[in-house]
Amino acid sequence: MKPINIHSEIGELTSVLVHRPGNEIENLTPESMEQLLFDDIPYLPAMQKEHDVFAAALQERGIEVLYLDKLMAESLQSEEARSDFVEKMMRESRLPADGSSKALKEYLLSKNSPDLVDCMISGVLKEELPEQKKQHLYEMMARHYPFYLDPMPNLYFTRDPAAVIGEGISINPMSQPARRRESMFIEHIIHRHPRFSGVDIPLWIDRLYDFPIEGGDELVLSKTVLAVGVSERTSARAVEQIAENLFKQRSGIEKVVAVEIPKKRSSMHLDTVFTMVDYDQFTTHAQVVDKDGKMNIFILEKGDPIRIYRRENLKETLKEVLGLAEVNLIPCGGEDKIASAREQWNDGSNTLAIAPGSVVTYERNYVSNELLRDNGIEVIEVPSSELVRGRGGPRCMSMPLYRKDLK
Ligand SMILES: NC(=O)NCCC[C@H](N)C(=O)O
Repeated sequence: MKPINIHSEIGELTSVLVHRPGNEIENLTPESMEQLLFDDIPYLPAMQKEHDVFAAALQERGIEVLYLDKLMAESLQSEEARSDFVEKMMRESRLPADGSSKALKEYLLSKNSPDLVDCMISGVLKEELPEQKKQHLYEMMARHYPFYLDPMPNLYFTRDPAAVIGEGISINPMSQPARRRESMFIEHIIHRHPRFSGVDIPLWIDRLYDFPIEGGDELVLSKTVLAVGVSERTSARAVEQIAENLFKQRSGIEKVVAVEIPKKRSSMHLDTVFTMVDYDQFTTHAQVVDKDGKMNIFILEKGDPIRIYRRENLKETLKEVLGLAEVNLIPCGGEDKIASAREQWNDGSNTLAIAPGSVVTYERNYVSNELLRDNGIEVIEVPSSELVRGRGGPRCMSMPLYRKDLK
């Protein structure tokens, strides 16, 4: 069986990659949280419980839930692989090549693979190592900075560092310095884990590409249509590049729909304001899509050269590219301006479809959840008092690896 297969946003989900928040969350401080893209410091035990409920809700539906740290440790089998990866991680963490980095490398490699992975994700505090002799000015002057390796508290949003599209993958050059190293894990797993490494998996974009793109902006609308948000995190250049690669490499994708959204934190990715919940139903948010669906949209169409058409209506564009007679946009938080702003901030639009017409959402977004049910959608609710503090919902917390094809 193919190890990855995603030809839609809503086909029955059978395998998904997640990350249970760990000690990286404990390394957030009031000083670092903004730079690390958090609005507050979650209470880890409660957050883990909520994440376990999320994972159990998926497992109850027969979905295989794979954990990123486990796959990563399983793909660090040889000493050579461990040493290469640690060196790469240190390079990308911008550690200077001096006495302390030699000690850090030794410290990391003294751990077994699960602990090594945990350590790279959690971050390494300077005080974990015996004090090193300082040789350089920057070492003497940087003594107040607590970390050798910064923590990666956003890793539980496995959606963003990579996205499976068709039978290939985009391993994303991420926009924010705080998240750039995350896609190294996925790259390593895809190349080295026995589950994936024997298979030729086409790469739609490489993590070293010069312009950013993140998975929260990549939505596989159908076998032939990919929607990509042009957002705070994803550049128009990367959208054009991924379109070119998808068209050239026979991915099955024939149209890429570039949807512009406001470049701001509350709508950082397309999936914070737009997700697909059924064949012809989508969540949206009034901040970016009004009732009539007006937006700035471009369709990139396969051809030599690629043809680009402007569109200005989301509803009409969805009908056109998906061949639908009607499309229903379900507004997050309904018509009430306050509920709509509150629930969008708390990821009410960010649903994870596990089958056509069946989604996982945060229970706190009761207005949106009721509206989804009124429209015939099955809603599986999970708690999120702590998970929500990282500003992402069920879609953000999942990287689908396999969905059954739609009939
Ligand atoms: N797809 C998503 O919208 N992911 C949420 C990412 C939240 C994270 N704190 C970030 O700022 O990147």
